Amino acid sequence: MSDPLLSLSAVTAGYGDLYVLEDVSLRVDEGNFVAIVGPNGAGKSTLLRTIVGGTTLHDGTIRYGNDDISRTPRHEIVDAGVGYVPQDDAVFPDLTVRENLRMGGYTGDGDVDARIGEIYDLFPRLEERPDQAAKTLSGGESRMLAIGRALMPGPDLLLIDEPSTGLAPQIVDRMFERIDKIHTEGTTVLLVEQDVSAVVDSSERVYTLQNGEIGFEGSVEEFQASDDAESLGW
Ligand SMILES: Nc1ncnc2c1ncn2[C@@H]1O[C@H](COP(=O)(O)OP(=O)(O)OP(=O)(O)O)[C@@H](O)[C@H]1O
Repeated sequence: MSDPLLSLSAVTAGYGDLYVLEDVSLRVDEGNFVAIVGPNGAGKSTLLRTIVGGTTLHDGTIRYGNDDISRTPRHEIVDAGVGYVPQDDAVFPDLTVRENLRMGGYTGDGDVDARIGEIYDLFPRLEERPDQAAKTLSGGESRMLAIGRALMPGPDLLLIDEPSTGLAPQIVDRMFERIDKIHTEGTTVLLVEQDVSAVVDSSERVYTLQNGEIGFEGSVEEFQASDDAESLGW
């Protein structure tokens, strides 16, 4: 088996003295679409935050490509090609759509305007409102902008925290169509989701996380046939 693009080995992490993740190991191969599913409070957001250096890492190793990034500051992880879309979107509320995208492009190579054009192709709703302040966008538009911002530097790996949060079912479907497109065009995707039904069409590999520990690990087909799928309401 070739080396994974991202791997976590026996990671135990949390917030100060609070332990949330226990002995978590997983791998994401280049070009894969991997979903981590689990109920509220399972530690899904903590897992993505841990990858980008936003928690207390008590034990274990995180590798990206050939590098150990366990103690690497977030901006260096982003520069190395990891895009991160947090659950609360983290857009600049007083900046416009276009300004937010520009800010996201500061680390990227190449023509920022051309890159913004590519984001607009992906999310035409953003193209219709380039001068609108981010704080006035709908929940779905704000989510599109957050994903667009993370895509601006042209990441190799995109981490997305619960794309379905706060969105109506139809919008969730469209959001996943877009994420599928991002994946098909060459970006490796790792996302965490509570809504199991949202991820099964898109993902190639599934992990379940419960109480901070990995339960199931396997292909989507294996997941659908498993008891874990049933317990998560699939
Ligand atoms: N900044 C923080 N400081 C202390 N504890 C935190 C912090 N963020 C999360 N936690 C705790 O860590 C645990 C896991 O939370 P996390 O947000 O990672 O779960 P989740 O699976 O993403 O849940 P949800 O689906 O509700 O977003 C919870 O008990 C939560 O209260």
